[in-house]
Amino acid sequence: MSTAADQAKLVETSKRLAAFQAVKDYLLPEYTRIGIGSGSTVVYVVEAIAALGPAATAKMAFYPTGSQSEELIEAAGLHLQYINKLPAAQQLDVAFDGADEVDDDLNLIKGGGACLWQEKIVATSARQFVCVADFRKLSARLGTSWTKGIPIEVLPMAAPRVLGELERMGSLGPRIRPGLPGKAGAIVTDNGLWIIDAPFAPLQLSRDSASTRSNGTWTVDALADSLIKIPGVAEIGLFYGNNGLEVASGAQKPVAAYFGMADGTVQVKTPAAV
Ligand SMILES: O=C(CO)[C@H](O)[C@H](O)COP(=O)(O)O
Repeated sequence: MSTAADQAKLVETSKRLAAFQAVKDYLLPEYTRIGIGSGSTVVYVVEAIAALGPAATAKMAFYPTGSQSEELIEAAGLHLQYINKLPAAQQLDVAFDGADEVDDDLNLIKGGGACLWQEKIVATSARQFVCVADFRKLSARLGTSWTKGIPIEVLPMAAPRVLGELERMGSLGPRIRPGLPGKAGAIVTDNGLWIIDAPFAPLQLSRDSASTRSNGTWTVDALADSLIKIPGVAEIGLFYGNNGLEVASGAQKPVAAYFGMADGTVQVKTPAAV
C-alpha cells in the first residue's frame, strides 16, 4: 500500500531524475552564462550542476530568478551573477526552471513560488529555456490539474480593481495570495508586489479553436494577451507563445520540458514532438 510518504518520495525522485537528465542534455561544457529558476525542482538542477565539479563549472556564471535561487547558487559554491549585469546584446546560453503545469503545446503556468516576473525575464534572456518537472505537472490543457489559478503579479493599490476585472473576464474566484502561515496580510514578491491567483476553466490551445473564447473558455494566447493589458498587472504566470518565437531564442515557451515519471523514466517533450 502506498502511503503519503511514499508518494512524496516518488515525487522527489521524479524531480531529481528530470533535473539530472536536463542538465546532462542541455548544459554544454563551453557554456558560460546559465539561468537558474525557482522552486523545489530547481534544487536538483543546482545539485546536478554542482556534481560536475569545480573544473567543469569554473568559467560558468549563474543568473538567479529570485532570492531562493540566489541562495542555492551561493550555497553550491557556484559563481553568482545578475541579469541586470547582462549586456543587452548578450544572451544566457541556457536557463533551467520548473513549472506548475505544462500543456500539450508547451505553454506553462508558473509562479506557484511567486517569482514569475524575474523567471520570465531570465527565461526570455536565454537562447534555450529548459523546463524541469515531475509527472504531476503534465497536462493536456492548463488549468486541469493546477486549479489554484494563474498567478498574476500586481501593484497592491490596484489589486481590488484587478480582481474585479478578472471576475468580469470569467475567473472563478480570484483571490490575493495570503502570506506564509503566521504572517498577516498578502504575500509580497521579491519586487514588493502582490500575487493574485486567478482560476479559469481549462484553457484551450490556439489550434483547438478559431475563436479566442468560446462557451466561456479562453485560449491560452487570448487570455494571456488580455490579462497583461489590465492596468495594475505587472506580469502574468502564463509562459506562452503566439509571436512566432515559440521555439526560437528569447521565447517564453521552453525548447524542451523534462518530466520525471512515476515509473522511473524521464519523458522529454519538445515543440517538434508535441
Ligand atoms: O514558477 C515557479 C516559482 O514561481 C516554480 O518554478 C514552480 O512553482 C514549480 O515549483 P516546484 O518545482 O517547487 O514544483
